[in-house]
Amino acid sequence: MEDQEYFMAVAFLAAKQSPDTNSKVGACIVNTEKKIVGIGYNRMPIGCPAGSLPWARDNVDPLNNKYMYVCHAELNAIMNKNSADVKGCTIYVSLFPCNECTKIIIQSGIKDVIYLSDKYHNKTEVIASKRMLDLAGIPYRHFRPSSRKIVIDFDEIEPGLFDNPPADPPTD
Ligand SMILES: Nc1nc(=O)n([C@H]2C[C@H](O)[C@@H](COP(=O)(O)O)O2)cc1CO
Ligand SMILES: [Zn+2]
Repeated sequence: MEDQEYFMAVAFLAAKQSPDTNSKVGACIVNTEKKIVGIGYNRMPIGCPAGSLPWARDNVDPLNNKYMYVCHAELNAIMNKNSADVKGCTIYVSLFPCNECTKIIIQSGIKDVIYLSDKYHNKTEVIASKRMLDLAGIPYRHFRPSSRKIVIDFDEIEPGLFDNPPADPPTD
């Protein structure tokens, strides 16, 4: 698998963990040594019990919609970083960043954005994102993996392991 495909796949694997049933978004931050330094997906803030905040999209009261509360994949990937900073890094995102995430991306020193979906390209948030990225000199590039699917087969690397797992070690 080519590097870009691998990092985009990691972003998509993270997206699968999102509790958002409408848009599952993933982000993967990679440094200049091609090491992953942060991964994130969209979710409610840490510590807010499941079900305590709404997942609705179009309630008349904005306080009853998810948008006030949900932490975007890009924010989480940056906050989850396992390095001192993300200066000079590339962020792989399954969906083009919104304006608020773009601000954080720029301020954090990320220097490259690689995205797959741009389904909200007509929204003011995305138009504003592109304006800021253009002005800041941060390129954003569309990347589409060469194949539609990547299969993760737990049996592939050591055939039979999945069917005949090793005995659990003694617990005493
Ligand atoms: N780049 C992004 N990263 C994200 O994590 N999100 C999140 C916020 C919401 O949880 C969801 C979008 O919800 P919807 O409007 O498609 O039902 O994706 C959204 C965008 C789009 O700007
Ligand atoms: Zn965002």
